[in-house]
Amino acid sequence: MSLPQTVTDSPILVALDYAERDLALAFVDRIDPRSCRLKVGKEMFTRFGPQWVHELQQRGFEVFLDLKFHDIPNTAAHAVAAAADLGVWMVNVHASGGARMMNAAREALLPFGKDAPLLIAVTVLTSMDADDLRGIGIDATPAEHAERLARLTRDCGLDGVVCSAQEAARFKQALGQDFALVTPGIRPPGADAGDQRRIMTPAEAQQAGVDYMVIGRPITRSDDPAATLQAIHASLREDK
Ligand SMILES: O=C(O)c1cc(=O)[nH]c(=O)n1[C@@H]1O[C@H](COP(=O)(O)O)[C@@H](O)[C@H]1O
Repeated sequence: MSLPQTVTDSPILVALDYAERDLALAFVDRIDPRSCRLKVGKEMFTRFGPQWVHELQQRGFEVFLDLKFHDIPNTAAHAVAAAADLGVWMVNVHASGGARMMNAAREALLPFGKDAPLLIAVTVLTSMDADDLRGIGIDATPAEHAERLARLTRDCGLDGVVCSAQEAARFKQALGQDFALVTPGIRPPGADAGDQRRIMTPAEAQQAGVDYMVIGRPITRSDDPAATLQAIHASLREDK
């Protein structure tokens, strides 16, 4: 498949969390594929399917397919290969699926060679705190558990992890500079935190060594999304 893909070096991944396709498209048509990549998650993919991914790609956007696969190794591997067939730029699994699942997912991408998407794993969701972990039988703190899962992910040869920006500096030191860190919970100064708990500004996240920042509502709900994106990029340049 040859789809027009605009390469961008922006670290910003905009979380496209819309229930309505038309609203999402109206938003997408106001931003430039050179200014960010788009993250398609479970809500939009379940409603609008692979065709939605193709529509975004045809508009020049690179897509992070955020379906967080977590299944037996064979099923997870086939799902990751199906994502690669869609030509997405990044895909993810849950690290808690374990080493055999992550190895199977990585091996499923080998036939795609240099066209394979980046494969990352979710550690501990930024919405989970120590109480939530205790509820599922884990006594470690979120940061400790996330580091353990991130180490396992790196040892399985994946490209990186989704984690909290507050863990980034520690993870870069512990896991190496080349292991990509993708962090939600990013809020420009003054933006509403919403349901996110452990937040950082884009500039703070950059300082902490984050490679890609997932930002949703501060951009998608902005009156002028292109200007908000520009302002975030300006804050990152100033802080370099
Ligand atoms: O995998 C994710 O993207 C993700 C992991 C996580 O631990 N926390 C988290 O908020 N996310 C996603 O990141 C996005 C954050 O959106 P905003 O809170 O609107 O910026 C949403 O699409 C979440 O589903």
